[in-house]
Amino acid sequence: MSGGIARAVLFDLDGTLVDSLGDLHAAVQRVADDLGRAPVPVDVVRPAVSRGGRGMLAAAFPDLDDARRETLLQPFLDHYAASIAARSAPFDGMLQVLDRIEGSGARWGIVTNKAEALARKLVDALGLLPRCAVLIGGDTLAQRKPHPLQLQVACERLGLACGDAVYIGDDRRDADAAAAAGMRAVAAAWGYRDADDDIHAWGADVVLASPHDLLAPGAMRAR
Ligand SMILES: O=C(O)COP(=O)(O)O
Ligand SMILES: [Mg+2]
Repeated sequence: MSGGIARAVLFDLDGTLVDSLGDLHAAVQRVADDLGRAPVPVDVVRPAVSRGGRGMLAAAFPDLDDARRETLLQPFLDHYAASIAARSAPFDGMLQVLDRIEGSGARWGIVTNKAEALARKLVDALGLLPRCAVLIGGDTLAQRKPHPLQLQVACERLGLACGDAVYIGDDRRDADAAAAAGMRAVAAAWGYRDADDDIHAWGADVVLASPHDLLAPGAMRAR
């Protein structure tokens, strides 16, 4: 620990570190346009973000069967990759949080279920890639969240034990992955969860309302 901050602070990407909903929604909308369909409300896409492209397409087009929806995945990803950071930015306060972590001598990284290439592209477009000490995507390893493997390997790459790190995420699977890795979990209430998904029932070590709350003493400590 340094300055009450864990030696590594790991972030979920979509809905936690970066407010990426606008570009994800725009890509879903492009698919809807290609199909000649009505606009898809952003509120339909938001709670599905942590379930990835397939989850967002299932939420947007529930009447299509799985095989038909599967054919929409690549066009969705292509639309998204072509305009990945037009509307996306770190959540308000996050740049200050990253400065604080680095200023304490700790490192920070990203563990996301987003495909690694897309995650790198987004983080690079935001100018944060050179500062990010480790980035593990949903397709980097054989398992993804809620499995703890991504968090375990992130720590391994940093030369740390999971108990030296903290994981911050906006979905129950993030808290589950942290718990399974023996890592302290912070639940990010500023993210994209469903209105009826009780964040206090996830079993995270703490629930924080805003990125600014991460600046409070001890908020980013390890276990
Ligand atoms: O794109 C996804 O699958 C979800 O991304 P996240 O894990 O960063 O929330
Ligand atoms: Mg998320």
